[in-house]
Amino acid sequence: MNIAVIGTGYVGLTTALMLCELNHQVVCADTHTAKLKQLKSNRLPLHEPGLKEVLNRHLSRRSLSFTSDTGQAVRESDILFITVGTPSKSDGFTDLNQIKKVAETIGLNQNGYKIVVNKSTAPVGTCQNIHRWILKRQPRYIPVDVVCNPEFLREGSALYDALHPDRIVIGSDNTEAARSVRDLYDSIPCPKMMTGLRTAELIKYSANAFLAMKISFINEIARLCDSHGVDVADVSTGIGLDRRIGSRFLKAGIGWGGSCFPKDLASLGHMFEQAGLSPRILQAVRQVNETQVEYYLRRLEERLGDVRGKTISILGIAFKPDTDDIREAPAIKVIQALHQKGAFLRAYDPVVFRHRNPAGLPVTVCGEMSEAFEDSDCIFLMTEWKNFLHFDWKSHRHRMRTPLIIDGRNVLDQKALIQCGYLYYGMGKAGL
Ligand SMILES: NC(=O)c1ccc[n+]([C@@H]2O[C@H](COP(=O)([O-])OP(=O)(O)OC[C@H]3O[C@@H](n4cnc5c(N)ncnc54)[C@H](O)[C@@H]3O)[C@@H](O)[C@H]2O)c1
Ligand SMILES: O=c1ccn([C@@H]2O[C@H](COP(=O)(O)OP(=O)(O)O[C@H]3O[C@H](CO)[C@@H](O)[C@H](O)[C@H]3O)[C@@H](O)[C@H]2O)c(=O)[nH]1
Repeated sequence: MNIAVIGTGYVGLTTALMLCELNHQVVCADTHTAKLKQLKSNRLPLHEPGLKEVLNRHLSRRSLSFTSDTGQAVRESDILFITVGTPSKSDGFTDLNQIKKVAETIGLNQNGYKIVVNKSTAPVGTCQNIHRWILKRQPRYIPVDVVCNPEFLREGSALYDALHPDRIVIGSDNTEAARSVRDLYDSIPCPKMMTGLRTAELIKYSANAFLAMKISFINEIARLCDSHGVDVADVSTGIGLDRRIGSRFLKAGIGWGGSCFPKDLASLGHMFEQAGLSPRILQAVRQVNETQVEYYLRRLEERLGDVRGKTISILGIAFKPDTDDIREAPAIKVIQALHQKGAFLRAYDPVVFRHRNPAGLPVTVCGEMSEAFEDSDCIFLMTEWKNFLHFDWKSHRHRMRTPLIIDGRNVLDQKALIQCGYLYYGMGKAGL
């Protein structure tokens, strides 16, 4: 079976490499020629640990190739994976233009039966639309089946997640097509759930909403911990040990961001509205997250007073460690709010600032983490990069004007920092 993966973003690239690791032959198609040029010369257009070595291996074995000719990739392949973007519009509606364009290209170039596997996260009913869009562009009728195979990988551990998933969901109205897709994953030992197209589509959104709900839940509990001098990490441990609850996604902090949760929860909310339903839990989950930054800024101002003219250093811009992705990163909201209040901002991130100041943020970029301390009134940690945890905080305290640390991820050693003279705030951390 020849396989084409259309789109070479996080999901496309990871899907292609995962399929190569499972001994399939893959061609990747994208319209972004600069990205393709980088990939062909074994350079990654994104920061993702471990991906480069695998890319190199499959390029030299010729099990993987890249093309800008999506039509040719369609004609020469039997199974076509769609992995293009599905961004949110301002009203929460999902922009399906990229998917529609790909479907039309498939229809125009179809020269025999194909199985089209949609991996992009898209609202319920999209796979049926993909089928319609393909048929509409076919010069003459040729059968095609559409399968929904949602992706559950996390950035930062993308390939590991793709090769070691908790489950694989395969939605289809055609058993044969679904079986062919399941066969591709034969050597991955995990439950494979075969279901309908619409069910598979809704599973993806429900999974993301549930994970975001766990985080917003613990963040709301953390506010109560702040009022009662209780450590939220202990509460997380105490509830997480109940296997019905589980300990993961219960880390309190500045809130969830990234390329998926914000847009997928907006899209799910929109689906509720279209169905004439009120998504009460979802609204609360989003509302808690949207007020997290304000909550932290109030705690900062309680300690520092008016921030106008003060120097605040942001540590970490990426929405989580091990990625250079800044889509919907909480750090950006913090920077914008503090900039509006008249603070001077510095920022350090070990990866995001390597080549540029993304999105032209109103910050002075620090080349080294230690530069963030010089005459600073506050260090605000936004991303739990490992090198922040192993940094020699003690030696740099004296360089700060006000030795205040706001730990937006509750990861620093509160006791040790206070012992060496810092003022420390972490959300829902019991005072010492
Ligand atoms: N990023 C993640 O961690 C993640 C995880 C699970 C699911 N998803 C979902 O997967 C989808 C892709 O996410 P992503 O982060 O990889 O997106 P992305 O925006 O990083 O990449 C999409 C790629 O598709 C390409 N593209 C757009 N139109 C094209 C066309 N007509 N033909 C060929 N290529 C085209 C773009 O140039 C880009 O390289 C989204 O629906 C997202 O919600 C993402
Ligand atoms: O206990 C936690 C766990 C995560 N986060 C934050 O939540 C956001 C999302 O983190 P994570 O889920 O690890 O990253 P993503 O790469 O966005 O992955 C999510 O979104 C993907 C795209 O749909 C899905 O495929 C994944 O299963 C889903 O975990 C980040 O800002 C994290 O800092 C917390 O605040 N506390």
